[in-house]
Formats: sequence, structure tokens, C-alpha cells
Amino acid sequence: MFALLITAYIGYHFLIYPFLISPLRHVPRAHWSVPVPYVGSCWILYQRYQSRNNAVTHEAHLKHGPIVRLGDNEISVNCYEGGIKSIYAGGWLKHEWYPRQFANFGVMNMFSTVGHNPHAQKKRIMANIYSKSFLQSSPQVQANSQRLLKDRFLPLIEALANSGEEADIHEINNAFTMDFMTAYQFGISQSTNFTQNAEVRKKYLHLYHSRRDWQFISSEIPPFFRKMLQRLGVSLYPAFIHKANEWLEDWSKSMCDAADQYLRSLEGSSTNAGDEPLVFKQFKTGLLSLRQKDPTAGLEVHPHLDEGMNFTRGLTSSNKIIPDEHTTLLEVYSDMVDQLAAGHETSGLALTYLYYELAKHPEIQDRLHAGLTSLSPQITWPPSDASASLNLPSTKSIDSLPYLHATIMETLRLHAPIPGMQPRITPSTPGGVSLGPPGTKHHYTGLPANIRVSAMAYTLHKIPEVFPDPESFNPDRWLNSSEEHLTEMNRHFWAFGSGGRMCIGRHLAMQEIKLIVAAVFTNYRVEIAEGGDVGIEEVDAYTTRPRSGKLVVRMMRR
Ligand code: HEM
Repeated sequence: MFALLITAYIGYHFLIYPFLISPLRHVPRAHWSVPVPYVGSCWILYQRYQSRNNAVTHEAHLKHGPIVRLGDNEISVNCYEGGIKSIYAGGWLKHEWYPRQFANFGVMNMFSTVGHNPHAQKKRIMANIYSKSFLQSSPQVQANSQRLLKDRFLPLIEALANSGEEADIHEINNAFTMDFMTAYQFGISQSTNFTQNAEVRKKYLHLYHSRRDWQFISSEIPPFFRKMLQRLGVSLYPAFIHKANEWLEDWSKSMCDAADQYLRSLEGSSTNAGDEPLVFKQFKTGLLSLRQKDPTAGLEVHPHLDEGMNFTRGLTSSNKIIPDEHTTLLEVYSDMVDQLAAGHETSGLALTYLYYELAKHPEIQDRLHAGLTSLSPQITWPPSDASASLNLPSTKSIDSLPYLHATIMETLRLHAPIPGMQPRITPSTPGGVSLGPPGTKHHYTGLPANIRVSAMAYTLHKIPEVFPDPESFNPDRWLNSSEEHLTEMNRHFWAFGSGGRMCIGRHLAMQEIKLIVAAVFTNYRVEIAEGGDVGIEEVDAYTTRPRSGKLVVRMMRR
């Protein structure tokens, strides 16, 4: 009798309910096993472990349509209506995948925060300084754009062009974007000089990327399992990860401390526009004043922070964060680290793949150059008077060059720096939630709460009805499409995500990418060195990178 009951329970729980009753049963499966409780996620976990998440999810969408079930509790969507519009514009909460790997200093930051309120309270503090109008008219950005181009970046490219030397442009791009990002955050005197200091740059990039192979553990292995192993004395991470985290933590904290010191020494009044620690100052003063009114405003404590990818110096053994000035300072550090990482890596990648596509398409390079010569003044380098300051055209005029814009959009479409899934969870709604384009056979209703649901730029950017011939690099698609089609393309363009959690740094990224591309391609051509693009294909990950980690090119004068 007991055996019969057990068999009936197992049969119902593992077969009858998931395959015949569950509201998820109609959703097409990426693999036959996915409805089975507990084991249904093994297939996609294995794919992720093998770094194949983006590819297999894309294949599943091609085969089954815009809504696909990836695991017993997981769905992937690949459409606008009933897809990214409902989930991301609808403000569905982030999955705990984010705090598992993106908190720093033992405390949450804006990116890793899950809750609506704490997130919105922090985002409001920074929204203004990352707005397009602020960035375009900021004397700080203007001063630093001049200095970074004139003193560091253009002399480096000129030296490469003169010597004919081959160079890894991916490393150089990362250097420039890190210098640009940290100059905005901390002020140029308190920021990095990766462009000129190859030793620190190489050390940072090595340590930063050395942790990547272990990201699967912190992001996908359930916290209870990790904790269980830890209690048994099994460490899932090699010792060098902790060492790398400590170095990165100290290194980024030193810039925060320098910015703090600068502010204290001037008591808030800056003498040199470029030295103003704009983001640091805005966030620190904003958060402290918010906390004076409400000591827990913007604060989120998460139970599953571990020692993997997170920097955990500030983490107490009980994970109990006390809302005091020390915690507030750690949160400022946490956001600053997140922004410098998010800011340099993504923009650096975009630049690398832009160089790559331009090198492969000299005719696009020439057309881009022709557009850039219409700027007034042109960004001519080297200048006839080396001591004169670099006279840059207005940010607005660079921004409004149509072919430059189209080329960058096409790069971000075909080579999205964050191609991977952005997981959210289905909310609790009476009658369940719906996914899939309404009025089509792909519309599924009555879906329960707490399902992990994601979209990916990787698949959205390859929908052939929206982006015909999706694998080809074609900037003209952004210029020659009908108004209606352009609206569709913009809806599906997801390099920066969408909704309330959309990238806060997108205007900064576009501005710096446009500036650097304008400065370089007005004066130089790029060509791939012999074998320089071996391994350029993108790693299958949340944030991608070239498999080889580099792109070797030759720069030539025009
Ligand atoms: C080409 C460059 C960039 C790309 C492609 C990019 C892409 C993205 C994407 C796709 C998201 C949403 C991620 C998700 O929800 O999983 C995001 C969020 C974010 N990005 Fe960027 N990003 C870029 C540059 C920057 C820069 C320069 C910063 C510097 C401030 C930045 C800071 C952030 C932050 C803080 C968030 C979280 C926003 C929130 O939760 O409200 N990003 N970015």
C-alpha cells in the first residue's frame, strides 16, 4: 500500500502534473526533459556550464517561436508585444541571479538591487548626471574629452600609425573607456591612466577577467547548495579569485578615497572642471542626505551574497547590514565599482567590434570618414600647433551625424556587448500572467508567479522579420528603412535593455564611442593584421568578449 502511494505521488508529481495539468505545459520545450520538476533545469544548466546558453536559446526560438521553456521554472521570450514590453516596461522584478554576482563590498548597488523602491531611490540620485542633455553640456566632460584625446589617446594612435606597429586595439579600447569612465566618476586627477600606464592596465584586465570562468558558480548554483558545500569545508572558488577580488576592491576603493579627499580639500568648490568627481560627489551627497530623512531609504539587504564574484570585504558573518554612515559609504563604493566595470567593458567591446567591422568593410570606413569631414571644426590630428588645445566640434554635432550613428547602432545590434539573458520573475497576478504576442498561437495565459523569465539581445537582434539578413553588417538598415520598420527595429534594439532597469550609462557610452570614432576615423584607417582576428568570435556569455581576448590591427594615416 505504501509503495503504491509513493508510486502514485511520484507519477502525479513528476509526470501527470507537469505534462498534463501545469499551466506551463503548453509552452514549447527547448528540451523534452524541461517540465520534470528539479531535473528539468539540468539541461539548460549544463548548456550554461558549457557556455552555450545564448546559442541554444537562439536555436530554440528559431525552432519553436517567441516563447520557449528552458527549464522546469524558466522561460525565454523573443518578442516585443507580450515579451519585452510586458516584462521590462512592466517592471517585473529582477531575479536573484543579479545579487548573487553583482554586489560589491558586501552591499548591494543599483544594478544588483531587486526591489522597486530601493532601486528607484538610488537611480533618482544619479538620473540627472547621466541624462543626455547634462552630458552634452557638462564642462567636466568637455574638459576631460579634450585632455584624454589630446594628451593620451591620439598620440598613441599616431605613434602606432607612424611606426606601422601592430597593436591589440581591444586592450587600447578598454584603456580609453576606463579612463573616460573613471574621469567622469572621480575627476581626471583621481582617475585611471590606463592609456599610458600599460602595467596597471594589464594587471587590472588580467585580474578582472581571470574570474570569469567561475561566474557560472555564483550565478547559477543555488545558494543553499553552495552554502551546504561551504559548511562541509568545500570551497567552490580557487584561492586566486579571493586574491583578485581583494586587489580589485582595494584598487577601486583608492579612487573613491582620492575623490573624497579632493572634495574635502576644496570643501566642495572645484577649481578645474575636469577634476570634479562628478558621479562620486552626486551619489555620496545624495545618498547621505536621503538617509538623513530615512535611514533605510535605498537600502536592500540580500541573504545570498557569497564570496564568489562579489567583493565581500564589508560582508558580516550574519549578512546583517546596519544602516549607518559606514554602510552608506560602502554602498557608494559598490555603485562606483559597478559603474566603472559596466562602463568600460561594454563600451570597449563595442569599439573593438566597430573597428573589426570597419576593417572588414573599407567602403563603410570611407563613407564614415566622408561624413566626419563635415564636422566643424574637423578633429584634425596631429595639430599644426602642438601646444594649442584640441578644438573639438560640439558634442551635439557629432551626435547628429547620421552615418556615424547608424554604424554604431549596427555594431551594437550585431555585436551587443551584453548579449545574454536579463532574468526577471513573473509577478503574482490574479489569473496568472500572459506571455507571447496576443492573438497568435504563441500567446500563453495563466502562467504562475516566480517563474524565471528572460529576453536576450542576442536573439532579439537576429529576428529576420525585424532585421532582414540579420548576420550581415549593414548600417544602411538604420537609414533606409520605412518609418514603420524603423519603429519596429528600435523596439527590438536591446543593446541597453529597456524599461525602468534600462542602462543608466547609455548616453555616456554613446557620447564617448561617437567621440573616439570621430577622432580616429577622421584621421586614420584601420586594417586587421595578419591573423589578428583569429578568435574574434564572441564568447557565449552575459557580457561577451572576443574568444582570443584581443583584436590585432594596424593603424594607418589617411
Ligand atoms: C555600450 C555600452 C553599454 C552597454 C551595451 C550597456 C548595456 C546595459 C544593459 C543591457 C543593461 C541592462 C542589464 C540587465 O538588466 O541585465 C545595463 C544596465 C546598466 N548599465 Fe549599462 N551598458 C553600457 C554602458 C554603461 C555605462 C557607460 C555605464 C556607466 C554608468 C553603465 C551602467 C549601467 C548600470 C548602472 C546599469 C543598471 C541600471 C539599473 O539597474 O537601473 N552602462 N547596461
